[in-house]
Amino acid sequence: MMHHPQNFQFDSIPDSHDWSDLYYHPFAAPVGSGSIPVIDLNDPKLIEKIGMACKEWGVFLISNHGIEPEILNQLGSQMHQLFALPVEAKLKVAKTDGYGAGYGGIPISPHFPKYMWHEGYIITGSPLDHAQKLWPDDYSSFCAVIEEYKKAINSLGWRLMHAILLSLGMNEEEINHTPIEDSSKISMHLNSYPACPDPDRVLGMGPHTDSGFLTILYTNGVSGLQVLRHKDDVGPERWVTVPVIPNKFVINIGDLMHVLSNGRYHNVVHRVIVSRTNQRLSAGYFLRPPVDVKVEPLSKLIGPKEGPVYKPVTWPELLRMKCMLYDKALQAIKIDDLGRVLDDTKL
Ligand SMILES: O=C(O)CCC(=O)C(=O)O
Ligand SMILES: [Fe+2]
Repeated sequence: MMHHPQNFQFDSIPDSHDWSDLYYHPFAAPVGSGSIPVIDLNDPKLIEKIGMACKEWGVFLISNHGIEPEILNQLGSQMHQLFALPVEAKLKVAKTDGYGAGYGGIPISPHFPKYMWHEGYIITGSPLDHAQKLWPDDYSSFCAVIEEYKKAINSLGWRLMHAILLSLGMNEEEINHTPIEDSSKISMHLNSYPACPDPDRVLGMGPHTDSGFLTILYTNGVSGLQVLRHKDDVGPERWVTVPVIPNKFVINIGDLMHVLSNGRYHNVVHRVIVSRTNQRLSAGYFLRPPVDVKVEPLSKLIGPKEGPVYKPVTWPELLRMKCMLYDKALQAIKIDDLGRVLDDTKL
Protein backbone atom coordinates (compact mmCIF):
# COMPACT_ATOMS: atom_id res chain seq x y z
CA MET A 1 0.00 0.00 0.00
CA MET A 2 1.26 3.46 -0.81
CA HIS A 3 2.07 5.56 2.19
CA HIS A 4 -0.14 8.49 2.83
CA PRO A 5 2.20 11.43 3.62
CA GLN A 6 0.60 11.76 7.04
CA ASN A 7 0.82 8.13 7.97
CA PHE A 8 4.02 8.17 10.00
CA GLN A 9 4.56 4.42 10.34
CA PHE A 10 7.89 4.66 8.55
CA ASP A 11 10.93 2.52 9.47
CA SER A 12 13.26 5.05 7.92
CA ILE A 13 12.82 8.56 6.57
CA PRO A 14 11.39 8.50 3.04
CA ASP A 15 12.85 10.98 0.56
CA SER A 16 9.54 12.86 0.52
CA HIS A 17 10.14 13.84 4.18
CA ASP A 18 13.92 14.16 4.16
CA TRP A 19 15.08 17.76 4.53
CA SER A 20 18.70 16.97 5.30
CA ASP A 21 20.13 18.33 2.05
CA LEU A 22 18.17 21.56 2.24
CA TYR A 23 18.97 24.79 3.98
CA TYR A 24 16.19 24.55 6.55
CA HIS A 25 18.19 23.32 9.53
CA PRO A 26 20.55 26.23 10.12
CA PHE A 27 22.26 27.02 13.35
CA ALA A 28 20.19 26.67 16.50
CA ALA A 29 21.47 28.40 19.60
CA PRO A 30 22.18 26.32 22.67
CA VAL A 31 19.31 26.43 25.14
CA GLY A 32 19.60 29.44 27.42
CA SER A 33 21.31 31.82 25.00
CA GLY A 34 19.05 34.82 25.25
CA SER A 35 15.88 34.16 27.11
CA ILE A 36 12.32 34.44 25.96
CA PRO A 37 10.38 36.62 28.42
CA VAL A 38 8.08 34.93 30.94
CA ILE A 39 5.30 37.29 31.99
CA ASP A 40 3.11 36.97 35.06
CA LEU A 41 -0.34 38.30 34.17
CA ASN A 42 -0.69 39.62 37.74
CA ASP A 43 2.54 41.62 37.52
CA PRO A 44 1.91 45.29 38.42
CA LYS A 45 4.23 46.21 35.54
CA LEU A 46 2.32 43.97 33.10
CA ILE A 47 1.66 46.59 30.41
CA GLU A 48 5.25 47.75 30.24
CA LYS A 49 6.60 44.18 30.21
CA ILE A 50 4.18 42.98 27.56
CA GLY A 51 5.03 45.98 25.37
CA MET A 52 8.74 45.23 25.64
CA ALA A 53 8.23 41.53 24.91
CA CYS A 54 6.12 42.28 21.81
CA LYS A 55 8.70 44.72 20.51
CA GLU A 56 11.85 42.81 21.33
CA TRP A 57 10.81 39.20 20.83
CA GLY A 58 7.28 38.83 19.42
CA VAL A 59 6.96 35.78 21.64
CA PHE A 60 6.59 35.27 25.38
CA LEU A 61 5.33 32.80 27.94
CA ILE A 62 2.56 33.67 30.37
CA SER A 63 1.92 32.47 33.90
CA ASN A 64 -1.04 33.12 36.22
CA HIS A 65 -3.43 33.03 33.27
CA GLY A 66 -6.24 31.52 35.36
CA ILE A 67 -6.98 28.51 33.12
CA GLU A 68 -7.41 25.33 35.14
CA PRO A 69 -4.80 22.61 34.49
CA GLU A 70 -7.71 20.16 34.30
CA ILE A 71 -9.03 21.75 31.08
CA LEU A 72 -5.55 21.54 29.58
CA ASN A 73 -5.16 17.89 30.53
CA GLN A 74 -8.51 17.11 28.93
CA LEU A 75 -7.56 18.96 25.77
CA GLY A 76 -4.27 17.04 25.62
CA SER A 77 -6.00 13.71 26.02
CA GLN A 78 -8.67 14.46 23.39
CA MET A 79 -5.96 15.53 20.95
CA HIS A 80 -4.05 12.37 21.66
CA GLN A 81 -7.12 10.27 20.86
CA LEU A 82 -7.79 12.20 17.68
CA PHE A 83 -4.33 11.74 16.20
CA ALA A 84 -4.17 8.11 17.34
CA LEU A 85 -7.11 7.20 15.08
CA PRO A 86 -6.24 5.14 11.99
CA VAL A 87 -5.39 7.30 8.99
CA GLU A 88 -8.52 6.10 7.13
CA ALA A 89 -10.69 7.50 9.93
CA LYS A 90 -8.89 10.85 9.93
CA LEU A 91 -9.21 11.12 6.16
CA LYS A 92 -13.00 11.06 6.54
CA VAL A 93 -12.65 14.63 7.76
CA ALA A 94 -9.83 15.68 5.40
CA LYS A 95 -9.63 19.36 4.48
CA THR A 96 -10.89 20.28 1.06
CA ASP A 97 -9.05 23.59 0.78
CA GLY A 98 -5.96 25.22 2.28
CA TYR A 99 -7.48 27.23 5.09
CA GLY A 100 -10.66 25.23 5.59
CA ALA A 101 -11.56 23.10 8.58
CA GLY A 102 -10.45 19.49 8.80
CA TYR A 103 -7.54 17.10 8.80
CA GLY A 104 -4.38 17.70 6.75
CA GLY A 105 -1.19 19.73 6.44
CA ILE A 106 -0.73 23.44 7.05
CA PRO A 107 -1.96 25.97 4.48
CA ILE A 108 1.52 27.12 3.47
CA SER A 109 2.89 23.61 2.91
CA PRO A 110 2.80 23.92 -0.92
CA HIS A 111 5.59 26.50 -0.54
CA PHE A 112 7.95 23.87 0.87
CA PRO A 113 9.77 21.22 -1.15
CA LYS A 114 9.17 18.36 1.32
CA TYR A 115 6.46 17.06 3.61
CA MET A 116 6.61 18.17 7.21
CA TRP A 117 6.72 15.64 10.03
CA HIS A 118 3.34 16.85 11.13
CA GLU A 119 -0.35 16.21 10.94
CA GLY A 120 -2.88 18.89 11.69
CA TYR A 121 -6.54 19.35 12.29
CA ILE A 122 -8.19 22.76 11.91
CA ILE A 123 -11.39 23.55 13.79
CA THR A 124 -13.44 26.53 12.68
CA GLY A 125 -16.71 27.00 14.47
CA SER A 126 -18.31 23.89 15.92
CA PRO A 127 -16.42 20.56 15.70
CA LEU A 128 -19.72 18.61 15.86
CA ASP A 129 -20.03 17.44 12.23
CA HIS A 130 -16.50 16.17 12.14
CA ALA A 131 -16.62 14.60 15.58
CA GLN A 132 -19.68 12.59 14.54
CA LYS A 133 -17.72 11.19 11.61
CA LEU A 134 -14.63 10.44 13.69
CA TRP A 135 -16.41 8.85 16.66
CA PRO A 136 -19.94 7.89 15.56
CA ASP A 137 -20.72 6.41 18.98
CA ASP A 138 -19.12 8.93 21.27
CA TYR A 139 -18.47 12.33 19.85
CA SER A 140 -19.81 14.42 22.71
CA SER A 141 -16.73 14.39 24.94
CA PHE A 142 -14.46 15.77 22.18
CA CYS A 143 -16.97 18.55 21.43
CA ALA A 144 -17.49 19.40 25.11
CA VAL A 145 -13.75 19.71 25.77
CA ILE A 146 -13.16 21.84 22.67
CA GLU A 147 -16.05 24.16 23.54
CA GLU A 148 -14.90 24.55 27.12
CA TYR A 149 -11.33 25.21 26.08
CA LYS A 150 -12.42 27.78 23.48
CA LYS A 151 -14.48 29.66 26.04
CA ALA A 152 -11.61 29.83 28.51
CA ILE A 153 -9.00 30.72 25.93
CA ASN A 154 -11.13 33.37 24.30
CA SER A 155 -11.41 35.39 27.49
CA LEU A 156 -7.67 34.99 28.01
CA GLY A 157 -7.16 36.22 24.45
CA TRP A 158 -9.17 39.33 25.20
CA ARG A 159 -7.20 39.97 28.35
CA LEU A 160 -3.95 39.79 26.41
CA MET A 161 -5.27 41.93 23.57
CA HIS A 162 -6.39 44.53 26.09
CA ALA A 163 -2.95 44.65 27.73
CA ILE A 164 -1.19 44.86 24.36
CA LEU A 165 -3.43 47.70 23.16
CA LEU A 166 -2.80 49.60 26.40
CA SER A 167 0.91 49.12 25.79
CA LEU A 168 0.45 50.78 22.39
CA GLY A 169 -1.06 53.83 24.09
CA MET A 170 -4.77 53.22 23.47
CA ASN A 171 -7.29 54.10 26.17
CA GLU A 172 -10.18 51.97 27.49
CA GLU A 173 -12.75 53.69 25.32
CA GLU A 174 -10.73 53.04 22.15
CA ILE A 175 -9.97 49.47 23.19
CA ASN A 176 -13.66 48.71 23.69
CA HIS A 177 -14.22 49.57 20.05
CA THR A 178 -11.56 47.21 18.76
CA PRO A 179 -13.33 44.56 16.72
CA ILE A 180 -12.39 41.00 17.63
CA GLU A 181 -14.02 37.98 16.02
CA ASP A 182 -16.65 36.13 17.97
CA SER A 183 -15.20 33.06 19.70
CA SER A 184 -17.69 30.77 17.93
CA LYS A 185 -16.03 31.55 14.58
CA ILE A 186 -12.40 31.60 15.59
CA SER A 187 -10.04 28.87 14.36
CA MET A 188 -7.99 26.46 16.36
CA HIS A 189 -5.17 24.45 14.87
CA LEU A 190 -4.44 21.13 16.55
CA ASN A 191 -0.99 19.78 15.70
CA SER A 192 0.75 16.47 16.19
CA TYR A 193 4.43 15.82 15.53
CA PRO A 194 5.04 12.09 15.88
CA ALA A 195 8.32 10.91 17.39
CA CYS A 196 10.86 10.39 14.61
CA PRO A 197 13.70 7.84 14.41
CA ASP A 198 16.00 10.43 12.78
CA PRO A 199 14.81 13.88 13.90
CA ASP A 200 17.73 15.83 12.38
CA ARG A 201 16.59 14.92 8.88
CA VAL A 202 13.00 16.11 9.22
CA LEU A 203 11.17 19.31 10.02
CA GLY A 204 7.99 19.41 12.12
CA MET A 205 6.75 22.70 10.75
CA GLY A 206 8.52 25.02 8.34
CA PRO A 207 9.37 28.63 9.26
CA HIS A 208 6.38 30.99 9.18
CA THR A 209 4.65 33.83 10.96
CA ASP A 210 1.10 33.52 12.28
CA SER A 211 -1.46 35.72 10.57
CA GLY A 212 -3.82 36.95 13.31
CA PHE A 213 -3.30 39.51 16.08
CA LEU A 214 -1.88 36.93 18.44
CA THR A 215 -1.72 33.17 18.94
CA ILE A 216 -2.15 31.38 22.25
CA LEU A 217 -0.35 28.07 22.08
CA TYR A 218 -0.96 25.10 24.35
CA THR A 219 1.64 22.31 24.23
CA ASN A 220 1.75 18.88 25.83
CA GLY A 221 5.16 19.52 27.40
CA VAL A 222 7.35 18.11 24.60
CA SER A 223 9.65 20.83 23.30
CA GLY A 224 10.27 21.62 19.63
CA LEU A 225 9.12 25.18 18.98
CA GLN A 226 11.91 27.55 17.93
CA VAL A 227 11.77 31.26 17.18
CA LEU A 228 14.08 33.18 14.88
CA ARG A 229 15.90 35.70 17.03
CA HIS A 230 17.43 38.70 15.33
CA LYS A 231 21.04 39.66 15.93
CA ASP A 232 21.52 41.17 19.38
CA ASP A 233 24.13 41.62 22.13
CA VAL A 234 24.12 37.88 22.82
CA GLY A 235 24.85 36.72 19.28
CA PRO A 236 24.03 36.66 15.56
CA GLU A 237 20.65 35.76 14.07
CA ARG A 238 19.74 32.32 15.43
CA TRP A 239 16.95 29.90 16.27
CA VAL A 240 16.08 29.97 19.96
CA THR A 241 14.19 27.05 21.51
CA VAL A 242 11.09 28.05 23.42
CA PRO A 243 11.26 26.35 26.84
CA VAL A 244 8.35 24.16 27.89
CA ILE A 245 7.13 25.07 31.32
CA PRO A 246 4.10 23.19 32.67
CA ASN A 247 0.86 25.18 32.57
CA LYS A 248 2.33 28.19 30.81
CA PHE A 249 1.11 29.27 27.41
CA VAL A 250 3.27 30.52 24.58
CA ILE A 251 2.03 33.76 22.99
CA ASN A 252 3.10 34.62 19.43
CA ILE A 253 2.58 38.02 17.87
CA GLY A 254 1.06 37.68 14.40
CA ASP A 255 1.04 39.70 11.17
CA LEU A 256 -2.09 41.70 11.93
CA MET A 257 -0.63 42.96 15.22
CA HIS A 258 2.50 43.95 13.32
CA VAL A 259 0.28 45.96 10.94
CA LEU A 260 -1.84 47.46 13.76
CA SER A 261 1.29 48.58 15.61
CA ASN A 262 2.68 50.13 12.41
CA GLY A 263 5.58 47.70 12.45
CA ARG A 264 6.54 48.21 16.12
CA TYR A 265 5.52 44.77 17.34
CA HIS A 266 7.41 41.83 15.99
CA ASN A 267 5.54 39.10 14.10
CA VAL A 268 7.96 36.40 15.06
CA VAL A 269 9.13 33.74 12.58
CA HIS A 270 8.94 30.30 14.16
CA ARG A 271 9.31 26.63 13.24
CA VAL A 272 9.03 23.26 14.94
CA ILE A 273 11.63 20.51 15.23
CA VAL A 274 10.81 16.96 16.18
CA SER A 275 11.71 14.64 19.05
CA ARG A 276 13.23 11.19 18.69
CA THR A 277 11.22 9.75 21.55
CA ASN A 278 8.07 11.76 22.20
CA GLN A 279 5.07 12.91 20.24
CA ARG A 280 4.59 16.67 20.49
CA LEU A 281 1.02 17.95 20.58
CA SER A 282 0.13 21.61 20.32
CA ALA A 283 -3.01 23.67 19.89
CA GLY A 284 -2.91 27.21 18.52
CA TYR A 285 -5.78 29.60 19.06
CA PHE A 286 -5.65 32.52 16.63
CA LEU A 287 -7.17 35.78 17.83
CA ARG A 288 -8.27 37.84 14.85
CA PRO A 289 -10.77 40.50 13.70
CA PRO A 290 -14.13 39.74 12.05
CA VAL A 291 -13.72 38.91 8.35
CA ASP A 292 -14.99 42.24 7.01
CA VAL A 293 -12.85 44.51 9.19
CA LYS A 294 -9.89 46.30 7.61
CA VAL A 295 -6.90 46.33 9.94
CA GLU A 296 -4.63 49.32 9.60
CA PRO A 297 -1.94 51.04 11.66
CA LEU A 298 -3.47 52.75 14.75
CA SER A 299 -3.98 56.45 14.07
CA LYS A 300 -2.37 57.19 17.47
CA LEU A 301 0.89 55.83 16.17
CA ILE A 302 0.89 57.94 13.04
CA GLY A 303 2.33 61.42 13.20
CA PRO A 304 4.11 64.04 11.09
CA LYS A 305 7.32 62.03 11.30
CA GLU A 306 5.79 58.59 10.97
CA GLY A 307 3.40 57.71 8.19
CA PRO A 308 1.53 54.40 8.00
CA VAL A 309 3.84 51.58 6.95
CA TYR A 310 1.04 49.28 5.75
CA LYS A 311 -2.17 49.81 3.88
CA PRO A 312 -5.42 48.46 5.36
CA VAL A 313 -6.05 44.74 4.97
CA THR A 314 -8.75 42.28 6.06
CA TRP A 315 -7.96 38.91 7.55
CA PRO A 316 -9.21 36.92 4.50
CA GLU A 317 -7.21 39.17 2.15
CA LEU A 318 -4.08 38.56 4.17
CA LEU A 319 -4.68 34.80 4.21
CA ARG A 320 -5.08 34.73 0.44
CA MET A 321 -1.84 36.65 0.07
CA LYS A 322 -0.05 34.28 2.45
CA CYS A 323 -1.23 31.26 0.47
CA MET A 324 0.09 32.83 -2.70
CA LEU A 325 3.16 34.73 -1.52
CA TYR A 326 4.06 32.95 1.76
CA ASP A 327 6.68 35.11 3.55
CA LYS A 328 6.31 38.03 1.12
CA ALA A 329 2.62 38.66 1.86
CA LEU A 330 3.21 41.72 4.03
CA GLN A 331 5.45 43.27 1.40
CA ALA A 332 2.41 43.38 -0.86
CA ILE A 333 0.70 45.87 1.48
CA LYS A 334 3.81 47.78 2.50
CA ILE A 335 3.97 51.53 1.91
CA ASP A 336 7.43 52.92 1.20
CA ASP A 337 8.97 56.22 2.40
CA LEU A 338 7.40 58.10 -0.48
CA GLY A 339 3.94 56.78 0.35
CA ARG A 340 3.81 54.26 -2.52
CA VAL A 341 2.48 50.74 -2.19
CA LEU A 342 5.02 48.29 -3.56
CA ASP A 343 4.24 46.67 -6.86
CA ASP A 344 3.21 43.15 -5.92
CA THR A 345 3.70 41.82 -9.43
CA LYS A 346 7.44 42.10 -8.70
CA LEU A 347 7.30 39.90 -5.59
O1 LIG B 1 3.42 23.30 17.32
C1 LIG B 1 3.90 24.38 17.58
O2 LIG B 1 4.58 24.57 18.56
C2 LIG B 1 3.67 25.57 16.69
C3 LIG B 1 2.48 25.47 15.81
C4 LIG B 1 2.36 26.67 14.94
O3 LIG B 1 3.28 27.42 14.77
C5 LIG B 1 1.09 26.97 14.27
O4 LIG B 1 0.14 26.17 14.37
O5 LIG B 1 1.01 28.04 13.64
FE1 LIG C 1 2.63 29.24 13.93
